[in-house]
Amino acid sequence: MPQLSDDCFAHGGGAMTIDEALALFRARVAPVAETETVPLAAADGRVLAADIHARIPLPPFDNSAVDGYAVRHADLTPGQESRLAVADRLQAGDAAGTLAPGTAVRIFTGAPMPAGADTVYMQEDVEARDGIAILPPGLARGANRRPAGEEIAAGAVALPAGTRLRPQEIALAAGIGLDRLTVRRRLRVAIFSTGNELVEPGAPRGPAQVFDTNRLMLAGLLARLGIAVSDLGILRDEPAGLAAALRAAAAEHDLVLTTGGVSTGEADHVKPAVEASGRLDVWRFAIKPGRPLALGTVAGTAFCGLPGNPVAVYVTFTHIVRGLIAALGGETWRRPRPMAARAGFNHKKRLGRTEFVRVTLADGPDGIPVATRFAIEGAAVIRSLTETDALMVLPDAVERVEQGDLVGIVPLPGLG
Ligand SMILES: Nc1nc2c(c(=O)[nH]1)N[C@H]1C(S)=C(S)[C@@H](COP(=O)(O)OP(=O)(O)OC[C@H]3O[C@@H](n4cnc5c(N)ncnc54)[C@H](O)[C@@H]3O)O[C@H]1N2
Ligand code: MOO
Repeated sequence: MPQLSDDCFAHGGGAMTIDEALALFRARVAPVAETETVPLAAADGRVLAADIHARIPLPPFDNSAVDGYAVRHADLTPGQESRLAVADRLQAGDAAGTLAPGTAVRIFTGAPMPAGADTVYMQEDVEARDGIAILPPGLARGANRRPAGEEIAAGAVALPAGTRLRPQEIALAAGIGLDRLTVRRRLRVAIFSTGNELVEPGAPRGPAQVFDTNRLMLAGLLARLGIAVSDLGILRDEPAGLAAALRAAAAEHDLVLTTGGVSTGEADHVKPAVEASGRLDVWRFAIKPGRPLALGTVAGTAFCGLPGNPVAVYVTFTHIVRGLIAALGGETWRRPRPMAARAGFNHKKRLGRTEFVRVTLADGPDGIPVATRFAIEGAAVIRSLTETDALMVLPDAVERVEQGDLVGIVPLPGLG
């Protein structure tokens, strides 16, 4: 378990930006030290513990990129058609052989280039008659040849430490012949909800109660990151019980995540419960939704209290807590970069605050998508996440958005 210092999340006070928070995580939070070696087939989603160097070049040998005819470019007649006898035939998997001067070799995609050949004609461009290949002029030397090491040289870093492995990284590791990878151990995260108003979905609900939505959302977001999640249920606003539950969770996990009870409400007991075994700093972000976030330590384990409103949970998790998880997991992670869209509406906002407006995307006339705002704006409205495609990110310096303006959007699927 990484032991964090008590003042790990201390900061100078005042409103924080997301980038400041992420920089603080990177600077102060040490990753879990334990690693394990897993078969390639089980490495999807895991975080590489060390740089992977290519043991062989990729591709391992010069080969043809097309089905066609391999030639030596110097044998061609410049500016004119060339006629070369077809002396050999090479399929993928065949030994390379040698190109006799003044001849061509029938070759197929992935077959090794015969020694002496440097260029391949696509068969569609060649007329083959009576064992002679009739080759048009104008093909550049080296065309349709994949040189050894073109993709990666032997010894070079194929995958850097900190990479969260996706299917394409697994493919690259396989391509250089690895059958296992050393990854950081899975993070263990405990989650619970706080609030007397919450009941489990499906349970009998009192007149002033709501079903707990946030815990399942968090569990799903965490599971998508390959994290082992412990669901500790709903904890009531009751100080002694909360403190004991937090301590027990801290002993077994790398991060304890809660939702609800971090703002100024009088029944918010999370703060004293954390402080019974550690320290809590409430960070206020100039963002909407998702203003308050509590960060702290419980017996040296990271604690993070998210706000109660479901959309605030989603935004703070995907943009801020995600960075903390990356730091704990030893992962190199970059905040989602907005892509271009056009605003399909007029909008006025407060200066000095970043807003995440939930939007639906439609095809625009110029190829740039047009973003329409979801009708109900509040941070409690879960439908603003189920019926939209993206978050429009309106930065601090923006005061108003006019219909047709270029704006940044982050697609929801990229956020988990
Ligand atoms: N006077 C102020 N009032 C509020 C402020 C403020 O700064 N001053 N901040 C507002 C903001 S922003 C938010 S967000 C909420 C955050 O409050 P808490 O983090 O203390 O959360 P709660 O009060 O416990 O809950 C807020 C809201 O969310 C519902 N909730 C909570 N947990 C869940 C759950 N697991 N599943 C579904 N819904 C949940 C809860 O019932 C409340 O409706 O405070 C504003 N007020
Ligand atoms: O965190 Mo609160 O949901 O900004 O509204």
